[in-house]
Amino acid sequence: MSLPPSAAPMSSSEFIAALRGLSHRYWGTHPFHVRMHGGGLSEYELKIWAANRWYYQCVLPQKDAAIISNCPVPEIRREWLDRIAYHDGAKAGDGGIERWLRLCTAVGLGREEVLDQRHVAPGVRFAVDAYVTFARTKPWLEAVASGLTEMFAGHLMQRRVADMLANYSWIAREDLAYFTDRIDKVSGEGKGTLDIVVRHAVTREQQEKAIAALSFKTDVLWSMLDAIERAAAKE
Ligand SMILES: O=C(O)c1cc(C(=O)O)c2c(n1)C(=O)C(=O)c1cc(C(=O)O)[nH]c1-2
Repeated sequence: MSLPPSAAPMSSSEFIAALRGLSHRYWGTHPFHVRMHGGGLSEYELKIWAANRWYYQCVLPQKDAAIISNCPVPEIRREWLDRIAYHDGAKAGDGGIERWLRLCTAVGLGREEVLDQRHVAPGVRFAVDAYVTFARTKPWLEAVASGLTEMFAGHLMQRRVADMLANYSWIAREDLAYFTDRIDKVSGEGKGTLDIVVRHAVTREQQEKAIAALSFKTDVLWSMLDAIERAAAKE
């Protein structure tokens, strides 16, 4: 949408409502997630899901490092660093990435077949790489805004833990440590990101670009699940 340069900015509450209004595009309502939460996935489908999401988990620190490298504002860089440390951990064998591997093992994958990415579907690679390229090439504020899907993630993760425990007998609570550890963190990050975006997107054009960035990210996540669903249907 192209706006006249003089278009008035939205009020903060209008802007936030426009961002939150994209929740219907979020992957919580994707048929694959609906089936996962309802207990309808086979063991094989769960494996393919976990092995493919591994690729997303792996690149998140690179995406966040790209945001930092493009951002001239010290307090944003300082705040953002924590995300990289969270996923990578303070030392090897620590961190979010390791907790994701634990979930992979619980669904029956060997470490090796996750690490060598043999199950990663082309469409997942394409979508996830597009997210990293977005962060590398767009202004930092748009890249930050694209992470606002985290606003929607806390509730979904909370439901996921309950639904997976109820529906997949071979998965124990400890196996879901990635999610149980992440629920509060992701909700906090979502609030922090929204605060940054509202403070820094002050013109109408910046606001529209932030909305478009979040919309792009919902497409990334949706496309990932489309590709996972197709890859998992092959067996
Ligand atoms: O399990 C989920 O449904 C889910 C969704 C999202 C998201 O909405 O992007 C993230 C995460 N998990 C997550 O664990 C995570 O660390 C994360 C980082 C980001 C991001 O864009 O920087 N999204 C998400």
